[in-house]
This record gives sequence, structure tokens and C-alpha cells, in this order.
Amino acid sequence: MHPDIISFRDVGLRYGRGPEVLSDVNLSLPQGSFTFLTGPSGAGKSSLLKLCYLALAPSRGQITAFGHDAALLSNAEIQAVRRRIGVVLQDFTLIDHLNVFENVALPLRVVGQSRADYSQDVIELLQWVGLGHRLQAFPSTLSGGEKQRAAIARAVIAKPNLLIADEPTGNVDPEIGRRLLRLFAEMNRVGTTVMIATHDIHLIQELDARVLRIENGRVFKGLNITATGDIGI
Ligand SMILES: Nc1ncnc2c1ncn2[C@@H]1O[C@H](COP(=O)(O)OP(=O)(O)OP(=O)(O)O)[C@@H](O)[C@H]1O
Repeated sequence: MHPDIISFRDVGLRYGRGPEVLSDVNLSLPQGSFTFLTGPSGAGKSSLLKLCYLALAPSRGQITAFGHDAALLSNAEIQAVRRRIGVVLQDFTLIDHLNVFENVALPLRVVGQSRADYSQDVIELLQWVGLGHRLQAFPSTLSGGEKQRAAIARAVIAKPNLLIADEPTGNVDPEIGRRLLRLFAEMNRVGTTVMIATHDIHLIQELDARVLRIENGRVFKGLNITATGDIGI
């Protein structure tokens, strides 16, 4: 049996008194699945990922995370759910006074691992994402693409149950983009459920994964391939 890691039932989201940006969303992320989330700019991809991370609460409907109704969780329980999720959002959220190595090691430190236990893993992962030469650098000195890769390394280092990434290859060259995709695919192979928001059709076509697309606030399955063969996202 594959229980759902996250499921949405009739979810709607509005910001303040604005219009609903997501409406009647019903979806599930089965354990072990790999899902791409796509749709035009402003469609609501980041908003949907934030709902999955319980960083936003829906205006209506129900979100279930790891079997719990999110609306009924205490703050401490929400933190416990989030510790099972590796997340790469648009605003990177690296900690300014920690260097790259320390930022990436943080999820392991908070669960009590010692530096001797994790040091090699952190270094190898940073080498894999092309930051082997930037271990001691502080976030303020990194380029946008370097920050993004450090955030990705931090999101995956503790082998989370769920990985959520918002445009993870948006700032990197195609070769690094393919490497990152291989990293996500490998994590998925060993059990992590993955959800990636992207505009990048080439990325989506590299893997035989589920695709969800957001259009006009609603979530549909699959890419919208028109009769002419164009991909209408
Ligand atoms: N904090 C906020 N307050 C008010 N409106 C917001 C907020 N965040 C997002 N929105 C609005 O919600 C809608 C969806 O935005 P969202 O960032 O989720 O889209 P997106 O598909 O991720 O876009 P992009 O591909 O450009 O990153 C947009 O109309 C946006 O203006």
C-alpha cells in the first residue's frame, strides 16, 4: 500500500481579500511518487508548494500531511511535519552568518549528528552540486545560482520523506540542471517523494514522471499538448 504523503481536498486559497488564486484543488502525492508542477507565471505554483510545506493555510478545504489534518496540528506538530520535508523555495533562506558547509549541515546538526558523522557526506554532496570550492563561503558572497544549489543541498542532505523544490534549475546552466535532476531522481529511487515546480519543459521531458499543471487557479493532470504538438503551458 502507498499512503499519500500529502493530499488536498477541495482546497481554495486567497491572499487577504484578493481573488482566489487556487480553487477546488484535489490532489495527492502518493508515497514514492515524482511529480512535476507546471503552469504559466503567476498561476500559483509557489503558492501550492507553500501549502504543501504548511507555510500557508488554505482559505477553504482540507490538507492532509503524513496522515494528519493540517488544520488540527499544533505549532510544534507543524514543525515536526516540516522536519520531514526538504524544501527549496524561491527566497533561498540560507542563514547569513553560517557558511555554505554549515548551512548544508544544519538539518543533520539539529537531529544530533556530530560533525565527524556528517562531514564527508556534506562535502561530497556539495561537490556533486558544483560547490566543492565554496564550502567556506558565506551566502552574501554567492551568486544566485550558487545560493540555489546550496539551498538544494541543504534540502536533500537529511534524506527527507518529501522534497519540494520551486524552480530548482532556474538559475543554473543546463549541465548542472541535469545533475540536479539526477540527484532528485536518485533520492526518489531510494524513497523520497518529490514535487518540483518548473517552467522548463526540457526538464520535464527528461523523466517519465507525473505532471500536474495549474491553469486559471485549477490543477489538471498532464501537459497540455495541443493538436499542433505545441506544449501549451
Ligand atoms: N504574499 C502574497 N500576497 C498577495 N498575493 C500573492 C502573494 N503571493 C502570491 N500572490 C499572488 O498569487 C498568484 C500566484 O502566485 P505564485 O507565486 O504562487 O505563482 P507562480 O505560478 O509560482 O508564479 P512564478 O512562476 O512567476 O513564480 C499571483 O497572482 C500572485 O500575485
